[in-house]
Amino acid sequence: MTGPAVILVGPMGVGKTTVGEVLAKRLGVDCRDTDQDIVESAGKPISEIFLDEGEEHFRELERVAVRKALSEHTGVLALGGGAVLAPETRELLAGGPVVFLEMDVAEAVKRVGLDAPRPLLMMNPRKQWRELMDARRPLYTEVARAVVGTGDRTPDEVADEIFDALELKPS
Ligand SMILES: Nc1ncnc2c1ncn2[C@@H]1O[C@H](COP(=O)(O)OP(=O)(O)O)[C@@H](O)[C@H]1O
Ligand SMILES: O=C(O)C1=C[C@@H](OP(=O)(O)O)[C@@H](O)[C@H](O)C1
Ligand SMILES: [Mg+2]
Repeated sequence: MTGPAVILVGPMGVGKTTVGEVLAKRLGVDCRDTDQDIVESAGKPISEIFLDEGEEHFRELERVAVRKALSEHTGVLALGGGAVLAPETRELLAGGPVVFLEMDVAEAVKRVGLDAPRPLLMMNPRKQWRELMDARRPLYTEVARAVVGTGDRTPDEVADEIFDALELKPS
């Protein structure tokens, strides 16, 4: 089993999905996103899964989707921001080519405000984002081989940093 070439973790809106696509194109591989896998198998958007079945149910779908993607995908893998909450996922990620993408709260609110709804940031996004980051930063750090800041970088520039940090070669 070879596993993914790059695995992206980090908070909502940091650019995992966007940068994942850029990296995959440069590496000549596919990009897979576990949120997308969950949406496809559940047949509805993540916001509806949260509303209809609750966060705990979503986390179980996510744990299974991440395990499956890690075992069968060899390209770039973007995880959802909360995937690292599962101890099993952190164990599977340990030692892998995992990059923690970082940014500050002002940038986060700007980015997710422009995008698909994130159910965890519906009310008071600044406060919720800070609380999530306080709880999750140690988990992202625990699994990461490299940490890359995204605040003042375009997705292409973030991809450049990841190439350097993991010593990747373009296809
Ligand atoms: N480096 C960047 N600079 C500015 N905007 C970005 C950057 N990376 C992503 N975005 C934008 O931020 C939003 C969230 O990006 P996304 O890739 O969905 O993040 P994630 O998958 O980490 O939640 C999108 O609107 C995307 O176009
Ligand atoms: O951080 C989280 O708990 C979540 C992040 C989202 O993915 P992105 O990080 O790709 O936005 C998505 O999985 C869901 O809304 C929950
Ligand atoms: Mg995403």
